[in-house]
Amino acid sequence: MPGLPRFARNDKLHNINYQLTSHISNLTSQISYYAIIVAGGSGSRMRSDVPKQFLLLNGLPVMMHTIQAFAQSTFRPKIILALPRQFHGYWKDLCDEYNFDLTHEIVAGGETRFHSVKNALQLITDSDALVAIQDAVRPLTPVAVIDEAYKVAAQTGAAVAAVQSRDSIRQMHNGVSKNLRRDEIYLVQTPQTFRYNLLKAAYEQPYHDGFTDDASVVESLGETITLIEGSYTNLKITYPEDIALAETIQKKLPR
Ligand SMILES: Nc1ccn([C@@H]2O[C@H](COP(=O)(O)OP(=O)(O)OP(=O)(O)O)[C@@H](O)[C@H]2O)c(=O)n1
Ligand SMILES: C[C@](O)(CO)[C@H](O)COP(=O)(O)O
Repeated sequence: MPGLPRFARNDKLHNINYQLTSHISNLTSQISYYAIIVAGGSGSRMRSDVPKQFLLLNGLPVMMHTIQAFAQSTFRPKIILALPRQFHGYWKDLCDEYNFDLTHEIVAGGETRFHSVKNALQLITDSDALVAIQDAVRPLTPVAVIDEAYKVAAQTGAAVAAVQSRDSIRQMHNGVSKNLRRDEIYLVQTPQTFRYNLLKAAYEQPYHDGFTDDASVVESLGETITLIEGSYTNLKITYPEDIALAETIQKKLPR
């Protein structure tokens, strides 16, 4: 901008910058952000006295870590917890015991993970929402992955955290094993984040046992899933040894 005095140039730039910032914030303020934390499972593989989402991880119940991660997201999502009805009182007592006061709503868990998600979706009525679905038993999800999933889902409709296999992969068929290209194999994690309308339509489908996660439900509508980079430390607590592993990782790697 030759000819303009220095301050005028800066004022003009400042003005453009201000207009852009308010435009972006108007756009983002129309979107509401949700996180559905699924905690409806019984943890049969863990074989613990209470479901694994309540076990202590470095002194705090597993799913409190999970909720804390979402509370730290830039997008400040509203949190909905799907929890078996018989554990609602137990959870409330834990919240009192650990002074856990992060705001969240609770719905009943369902017979399968699919049904737990479906119950939680009933609390969302805002068609412009972006909804992340998270296993309660992934307490180490980095906040950066949560944020990236919301950003990519806003652009593509469906963003799912995954990591490439670090091991060689073989597929067994009729007793014969065959090498697969590991650079084409991804291990899927949560968060799995979607535009609400897409997710809602997907969860209207009748359940079948091929629905192992939210991506498989949405994909069966014919939608494309965008993978985002997850984290090798984003463990799912499934077997007894996973608690010790997660405790060690958490001590070594701050979020
Ligand atoms: N009816 C169910 C079953 C599972 N989940 C949740 O889905 C996540 C991933 O499931 P998984 O690790 O399989 O948990 P469980 O079903 O509890 O474990 P298991 O399969 O060993 O019984 C967990 O946070 C779990 O609580 C859920 O919300 N509702
Ligand atoms: C959703 C999930 O965590 C993605 O890896 C996984 O599919 C849950 O599977 P599970 O058999 O219920 O543990």
